[in-house]
Amino acid sequence: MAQLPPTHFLSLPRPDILFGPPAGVPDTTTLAAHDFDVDTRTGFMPPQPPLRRLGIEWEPWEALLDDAISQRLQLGSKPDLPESERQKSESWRERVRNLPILPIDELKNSEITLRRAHLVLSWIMHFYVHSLPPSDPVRIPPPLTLPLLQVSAQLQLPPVVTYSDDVLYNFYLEETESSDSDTPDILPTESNIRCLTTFTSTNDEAEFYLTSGRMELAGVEALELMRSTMDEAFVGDDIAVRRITEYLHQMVEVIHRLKAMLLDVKGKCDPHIFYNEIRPWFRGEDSQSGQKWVFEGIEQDPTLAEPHELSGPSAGQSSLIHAIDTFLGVDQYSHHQQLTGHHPPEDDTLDVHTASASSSIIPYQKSAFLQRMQLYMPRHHRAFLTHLANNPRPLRNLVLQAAFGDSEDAEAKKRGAALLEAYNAAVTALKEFRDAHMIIVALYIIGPARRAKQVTAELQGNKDGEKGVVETVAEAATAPLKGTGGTDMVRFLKSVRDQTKEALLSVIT
Ligand code: HEM
Repeated sequence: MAQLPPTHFLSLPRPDILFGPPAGVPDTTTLAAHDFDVDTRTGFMPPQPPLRRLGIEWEPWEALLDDAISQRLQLGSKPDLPESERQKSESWRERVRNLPILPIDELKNSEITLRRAHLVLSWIMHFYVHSLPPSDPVRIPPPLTLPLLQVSAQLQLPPVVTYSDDVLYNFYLEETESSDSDTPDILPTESNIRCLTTFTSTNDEAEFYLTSGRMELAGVEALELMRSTMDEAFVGDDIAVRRITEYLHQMVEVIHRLKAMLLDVKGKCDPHIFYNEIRPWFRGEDSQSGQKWVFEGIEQDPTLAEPHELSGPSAGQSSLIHAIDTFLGVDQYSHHQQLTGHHPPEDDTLDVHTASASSSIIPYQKSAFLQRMQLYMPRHHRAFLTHLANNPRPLRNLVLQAAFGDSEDAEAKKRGAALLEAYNAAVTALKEFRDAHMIIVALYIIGPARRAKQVTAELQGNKDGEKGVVETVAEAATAPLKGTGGTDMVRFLKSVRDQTKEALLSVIT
């Protein structure tokens, strides 16, 4: 039987967080970081808090970001924005245009500094783009274009704010708040993480990011269960089937907990503040009414390529949810090529099973949205997901084999049926997570968007009589709401949820 090499992350022993390793045994709990930057104690979140400030050479970037935040730059699209606010943001943008073009060579020595540089530069770019009056062309000036594209190329990330910038690498620990000393022993936990950078300086925004951060930390348990399951799958005997059944029941609990944490955002982030004040800062090129983002000065560095991936940050970039999908084999459904997030107007039904490469849908498509979102994840996490997807003993096959194999042994059949039931319970839990997510989306986007349309319609109606109302409502009905990832949101999320359900296996009768 093929064995994993001893340094493989799946072969690592369970972390001994409380007691540490026994005397004489090397601590292997962070070895996984070498390959995939997935820590056995903190998952996709780094075990140490991210760098809070770049070195003095890059202080002009840090100072500009500080000023954008402390001056509370306003969205250029905000109705009735006072002239004083327009001038304030224009003078900040002028400072961005007048920055020297700072070299990034020294940043390349460290992944940690590159991450901070990506956060700072991409955050400045979003401030720059979204503080512009909406009718202005989007032209990102060379002092921002060049380092942002260079840093992004190093990290193999798109040059926009990503989930890693606003969640994974955007926290500090409460304990270190008033202290300059390093506290390497303190790990991030659900209760001690605090948010570093926000667009709006609101607690609502901080809590929006922290909700995902806490879920990432809670997800460590899911990663552990995946590892234990895969260990057992190597053994593949009767005991292994029983243990995997138990792990899957535990996985159900973890997914339920993630769902509860997701729903908890309701008490912490106000939907109207989210929709009107926070979310517009996230918009990427593809959720911004067809306006192209021009990266000026790109020709000054021949190694740089015109960026095409410019979707705004979305928790669709969370490696944790992708990992759960992949582990359960749900990704064959939820990541299906048909689920691009964009739908041609004439395509009213989605049947991923009958759609073919010659389908009329194809010309409208890019790749699957969730597949594309992997390009926005830190590259090590992307590699982790590829690794998980290439597991030679996929769980779903194992379930099928145990439940529908040709064994005549009554006990084996019983074990197979129990495994199948546990597997279906885990898939159902994931589907319920997506149901809950749709409730959140209805509350945070669909409701406030309707309200905004209504207000516009009322204003329009006041000016033009009833015609304005009718026109606006008609427009609302035809223009699908866009996610920050640029998807036709409602339809996309519903399809992903429905496809998750498709992964259920029929029960043995
Ligand atoms: C106020 C809270 C949230 C809102 C308004 C929201 C909104 C959205 C929207 C509109 C999308 C569609 C993709 C796009 O175009 O961006 C999406 C996708 C997604 N979101 Fe959220 N989201 C929220 C919180 C979260 C959290 C905390 C998580 C978990 C980490 C999460 C996980 C996902 C996932 C995994 C997807 C991809 C679709 C799927 O796999 O079902 N979301 N979200």
